[in-house]
Formats: sequence, C-alpha cells, structure tokens
Amino acid sequence: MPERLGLPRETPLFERVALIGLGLIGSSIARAARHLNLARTIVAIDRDEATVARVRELKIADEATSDAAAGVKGADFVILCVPVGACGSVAEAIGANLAPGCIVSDVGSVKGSVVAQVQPHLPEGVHFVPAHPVAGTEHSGPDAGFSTLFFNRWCILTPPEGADEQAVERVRAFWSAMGSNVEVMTAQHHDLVLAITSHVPHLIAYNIVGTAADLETVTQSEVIKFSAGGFRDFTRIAASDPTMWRDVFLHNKEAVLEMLGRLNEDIALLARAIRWGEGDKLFDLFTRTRAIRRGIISEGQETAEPDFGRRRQGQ
Ligand SMILES: NC(=O)C1=CN([C@@H]2O[C@H](COP(=O)(O)OP(=O)(O)OC[C@H]3O[C@@H](n4cnc5c(N)ncnc54)[C@H](O)[C@@H]3O)[C@@H](O)[C@H]2O)C=CC1
Ligand SMILES: O=C(O)C(=O)Cc1ccc(O)cc1
Repeated sequence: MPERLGLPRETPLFERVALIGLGLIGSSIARAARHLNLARTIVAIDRDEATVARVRELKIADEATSDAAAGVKGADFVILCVPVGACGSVAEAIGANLAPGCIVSDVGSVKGSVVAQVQPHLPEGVHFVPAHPVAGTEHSGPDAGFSTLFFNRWCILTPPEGADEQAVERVRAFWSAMGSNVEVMTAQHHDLVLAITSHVPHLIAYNIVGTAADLETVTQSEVIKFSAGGFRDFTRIAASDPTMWRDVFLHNKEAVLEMLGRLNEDIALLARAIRWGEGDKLFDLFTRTRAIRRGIISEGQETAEPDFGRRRQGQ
C-alpha cells in the first residue's frame, strides 16, 4: 500500500491541485491523481488553447483554463509541468495569487536553475518543494500521458535548506501514492548525477542521429533500412521534445559540460585501444558495462507492473 500520510483512500491528499503544463508529465499526473483520488479537484492550466480544449475532451481534469494566474487561486498544491526555461515566467505570473500555506512544486529535469528562477516569485508562507520524476518517454502532449508512468520509478525531491518538513512529507506522499520511489538530495547533486545518467545520453543520441543523417554516403533510406539494434534505440531518444531538451542543456550547462569533458577523455582512450589493437581493454570495459545493465534489470526497474487496480479493490 503506498504511503498516504495515514489517510484513508476516500480522503484526497490535497483539496485543489493546479497542474500547469498538460503535456506528457502534467497529463500523466492528472490521470494518476484522479485514478488514485489524490486531489478533490484537479485544475489543468496550459497556455496553449488547443491543449486546454484537448484536456476538456479527455476529461482528465475537473477544470481547464489558459489563465494561470486565475487557475491557481485557492489551490493547496501547484505543480509546474512546463519546460524548465518557462518556470520563472510561470512563477512570476502566479506568485501574487498563491494562498498562504500552498505548496508549489515542479517536475523539471534540472533543479538548480528551477529553484533560482521560481523562488524569488513566491510570497512568504508558500512552500517550495522541487521534484523530478525520473520517468518519461520520447512523446509529448496531453495524449501521450498515462496514469502508471511513475510506477516503480524514482522521484527526486530537492527541498531548499530550511524547507517546511510537513510540505516535503506531503509531496513525498503524493509521489509515493503514484508508485514512485522517493529520494531527497540537493539540487546541485541532482544536476550532476542527472547530467551523466540522462542529459549527456540524450545529447549523444541527438548527435549520433544527426551525424548519421548528415553523412552523404549514408542516404536517408539506408539509415532507416539498416537501423536495427543500437542506432534504432538512439533514434527513439533523439525523437524527444526539442523545446524541453534545449532548455535542459541551457539550464544545466556547467554539469553537462563537465561530464562531456570526462566523456571526451574516455572516448579518446577507447579510440586509442582500437587503433593499437588493445582488445583486453575493450573486453574489460564491455564486461563491466554488461554487469551494470544486468544489475539494473535484476533490481526490477524494467519488469515490474503497476497494480493500482488491485490496490483499489484492497487486494
Ligand atoms: N518528457 C519526459 O520524459 C520528462 C519530462 N520531465 C520534465 O517535465 C516538464 C514537462 O515536460 P513534458 O510533459 O514532457 O513536456 P510537453 O511538451 O509534453 O508539455 C509541456 C506543456 O507545457 C505547456 N507550456 C509551455 N510553456 C508554458 C507556459 N509558459 N505556461 C503554461 N503552459 C506552458 C505546453 O503548452 C505543453 O502543453 C519539463 O520540465 C521536463 O524537463 C521530467 C521527466 C520526464
Ligand atoms: O524516454 C526516456 O528514455 C527518458 O529518459 C525519459 C526521461 C526524460 C527526461 C527526464 O528528466 C526523465 C526521463
């Protein structure tokens, strides 16, 4: 049974949850929150009128509007689900309308920059608990979301020093109820770890697919025709949302550049091993990396299925 601060399922964790940005992540939260009764009322806010209209059609929220300042009125939990580069302007637009005691959170893939952008716009008495669900896909928009996206995935909270403990626990309870494993760390540590585990891998995917497409000897049809195995996996990642990923790189610049520097050194060593026929070096590395993959699989991250339905029936 996921943690719900000891509340029964009939009692929502929050009264009025305002989600700003109803793309993949925001719409997944809306679906999960409704399915698991985490909010009495869900307010969907998106600046794009077509998205607001689609949210109404999908019936994944109780209210839908493009007016963020009006939409957050009376909310006890507001989650920014917009690209990280938009968090500051959204916080500025809603700041004056946030009720005292309201918890503001986000889902951004970068944390340090989001804290720096958002914090100055939050009035006294509003609690900020940044979050990052380490779960997603290459798809975007309100149709891409699904209620089980966060099940058995990590969600990292990066509360600033001196953050309200009760607010942190309520945000933890929200993500735990959606099936996430919650961990707390500093924003700076988060940005360093995610630079190597997520941001640089995406950059490599964008790069390799771009390079293959640019190669004059490899025509478009051959890239597609022979894209079995490794390259095909890269094309999935490289299909991820351009706005979101542009913002990630611009807002986690230092950590990404640091990790890219390390990566370049290691690639130079690999090139050298290939040039000089040092097969043992290649074999040793590939053996170590295979063990890492097998470790990930045996921890069940790739296989576990959510059981929201069974839980709901108390089984
Ligand atoms: N896509 C993924 O796999 C993951 C994304 N994230 C983070 O979640 C956030 C959202 O990403 P997605 O849901 O994938 O994006 P998305 O592109 O599917 O949705 C973003 C939504 O935000 C809206 N939006 C943009 N600027 C806005 C503004 N100023 N005011 C109101 N609405 C605005 C857009 O109209 C769009 O509907 C990003 O910060 C991203 O870093 C976190 C984990 C995984
Ligand atoms: O689609 C994939 O493989 C992802 O890696 C999804 C993803 C993208 C961004 C995040 O901050 C977290 C998860």
